[in-house]
Amino acid sequence: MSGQPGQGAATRGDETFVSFGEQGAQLTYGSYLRLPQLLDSQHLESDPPAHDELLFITIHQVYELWFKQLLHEVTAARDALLSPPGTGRDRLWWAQHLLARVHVIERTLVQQVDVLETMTPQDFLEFRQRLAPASGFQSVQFRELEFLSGAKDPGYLDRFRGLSDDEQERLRRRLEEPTLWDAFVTALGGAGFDVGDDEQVARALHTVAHDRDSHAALWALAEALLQHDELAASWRARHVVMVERMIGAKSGTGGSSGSTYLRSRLPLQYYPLLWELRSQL
Ligand code: HEM
Ligand SMILES: N[C@@H](CC(=O)c1ccccc1NC=O)C(=O)O
Repeated sequence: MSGQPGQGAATRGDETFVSFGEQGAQLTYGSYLRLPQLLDSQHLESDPPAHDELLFITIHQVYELWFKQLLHEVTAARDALLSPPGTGRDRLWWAQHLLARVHVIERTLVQQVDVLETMTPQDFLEFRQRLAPASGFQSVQFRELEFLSGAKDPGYLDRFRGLSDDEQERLRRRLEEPTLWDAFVTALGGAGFDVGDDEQVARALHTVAHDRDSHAALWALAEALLQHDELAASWRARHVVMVERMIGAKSGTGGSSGSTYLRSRLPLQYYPLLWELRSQL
């Protein structure tokens, strides 16, 4: 019996290998995951190489991969909520299911800051000056996530410098398309509530909150949105404390005041009506 891929069971020593699929294409772990490209994408700016710059690049690349996944999930959750009642199966359940995944990823993003904090400020300063004018401020996917979640701010389009045409187009599209909040309000409307203005939406939320038996799926969704909002706030808070630990009150490589700018972003709420509801219960 041969141990070649695609040729059934083979025995080597004590172990049995069962091969399946991909007889001709010879898919491998590395080719499937595009590892040659992925693992050749860490290029240091420092010369001679600063030891911690690899960690710095790796962390950011991992963040961007998760941002991509989050955009995939939040977009799908929004689209499920936008589809008219009766068209898709379990629309509200599916949206809630995806948002539960979003929460787990977001917790991972907050916890990941711990890894970067194993870098000391002195070791960061070895390569920091090489990074300007680049900064996390230029993360297009981060801003797409904010816009898609509900916090649209066209001002960011002008404040970004050095965006490619493709990146500008992505942001502009996110400004035009419905947000996760718009989709949630549509779902409220689909359940028979008047949602013409914020006052009506607030009243609908109040009704849902006080009759959870009748509106279980909508209440669960409202809670999932609030959780998403809270986790985004946790990331901002965690990030700014890390920044103060690394660079104190220095201004940022992106040209902002640094931690003062970041602290000004802390009060941001995606879903103020869901927070105000708490005061009305
Ligand atoms: C040594 C670690 C870090 C430091 C010192 C730092 C510092 C800063 C500073 C000072 C800003 C304000 C913009 C500027 O003027 O530069 C900023 C913004 C930002 N950083 Fe970081 N950062 C660090 C790590 C990270 C990591 C790991 C991420 C993950 C992607 C990240 C994402 C962002 C984002 C998205 C913004 C824009 C925030 C907003 O506009 O609300 N940063 N960072
Ligand atoms: N803005 C940071 C530098 C920094 O952290 C950074 C630089 C380039 C690409 C991403 C970064 N991460 C977050 O801002 C600083 O001022 O030290």
